[in-house]
Amino acid sequence: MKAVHFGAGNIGRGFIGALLFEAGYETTFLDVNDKLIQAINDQKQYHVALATDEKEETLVQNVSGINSASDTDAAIRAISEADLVTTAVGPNILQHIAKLLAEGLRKRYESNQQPLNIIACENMIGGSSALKEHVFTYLERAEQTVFSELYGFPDAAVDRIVPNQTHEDMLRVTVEPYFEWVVETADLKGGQPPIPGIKYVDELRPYIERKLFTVNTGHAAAAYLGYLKGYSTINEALQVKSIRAMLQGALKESGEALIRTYSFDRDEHAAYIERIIQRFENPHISDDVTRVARGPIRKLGPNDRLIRPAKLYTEATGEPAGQLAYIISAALKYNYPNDPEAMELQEQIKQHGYQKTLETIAELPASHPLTSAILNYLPA
Ligand SMILES: NC(=O)C1=CN([C@@H]2O[C@H](COP(=O)(O)OP(=O)(O)OC[C@H]3O[C@@H](n4cnc5c(N)ncnc54)[C@H](O)[C@@H]3O)[C@@H](O)[C@H]2O)C=CC1
Ligand SMILES: O=P(O)(O)OC[C@H]1O[C@](O)(CO)[C@@H](O)[C@@H]1O
Repeated sequence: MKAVHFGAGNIGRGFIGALLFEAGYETTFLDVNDKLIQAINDQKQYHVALATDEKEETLVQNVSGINSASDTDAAIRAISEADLVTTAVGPNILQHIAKLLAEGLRKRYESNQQPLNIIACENMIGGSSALKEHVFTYLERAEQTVFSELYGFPDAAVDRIVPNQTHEDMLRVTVEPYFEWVVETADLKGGQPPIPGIKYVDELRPYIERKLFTVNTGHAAAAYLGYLKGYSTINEALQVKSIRAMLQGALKESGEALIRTYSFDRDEHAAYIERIIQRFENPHISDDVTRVARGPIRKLGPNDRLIRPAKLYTEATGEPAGQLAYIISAALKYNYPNDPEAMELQEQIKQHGYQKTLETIAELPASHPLTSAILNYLPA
């Protein structure tokens, strides 16, 4: 079985690539980082180590790479011959891989009419659906009709903390032992890809929202609050009582929103939150606050980890989500100079002020009770 995976980064190698190998796939990584692709083709294997006392390792084999920026023909051929396509490139990059993917599907259709699934493994709601929309902008109407029948874009949720890697061997990845890869069955074509690590579900929404609004909300809270107080890593930030209390308060609010929306069991959800905070505290992982905080404009989007749970809470309880509002105000202050989105955010705030910026990037109108709760924590 052949898989093509876009994005040979932390999640690509450390999570999806490892699970594809264990399931028996031969994986071709497509990436625009030439050094990474060369290393994959030189070594033809890499190690994934678990962040545990025992540091258990898996040797991932049957891998190769293609520079999808410079060798588009080879990339298109690989897609045309694949049994599965996956991505872990970042939500904002999906639009940039769409043209190549469309050309790969077109070439594939010329030579065989076998079904194919394309699974976006990104931190976003509806990642594969969004990728499908981008891909379809490059197709003729008739192609869209046929490809809709043949090619599935099942949405997915992925959960595994993979921090920035600092090994001498650029392919080696250290990952937390926990992982969850959930795929919605509705848009699968030609049966379920035989990957033991995947959990197939009829309805993804509760899974992805529970994950995004607990793991990612909590992590973002530690990152933005930690950055504001001058800490470099998530572990350092979590040792500060006030940050920890704020994070727990934020997860209580997002938890309330989730429980009311999806009828989750209250005690089970409390235990889920505790397990996640323990994952953040893994002593074998050093995770930079700037990695977890990266892309603040995306993270302040209307459906992302801060604004959506805060809105859901406010609408469900009639009270503004005070803890989340404080974390949103910290995110609005995020000014890490090496993060282009942080710089763009600060520029928008400088030009238009906090309220207008919130209206633009978070789609929060001035009249929403959450808006005034956030603005209360910010300079006028
Ligand atoms: N690192 C983590 O713990 C987790 C990350 N995710 C999600 O996985 C996705 C990837 O994250 P990471 O692996 O951490 O990022 P990363 O930065 O380590 O990897 C992204 C890779 O995509 C490549 N890339 C960029 N543009 C490309 C293009 N046009 N074509 C092909 N490849 C391209 C980059 O060169 C890089 O190797 C993101 O959506 C993230 O939210 C989800 C769960 C956990
Ligand atoms: O990958 P993103 O969406 O930029 O956000 C970083 C977050 O994603 C993770 O990498 C994995 O869920 C978390 O460690 C962190 O909360």
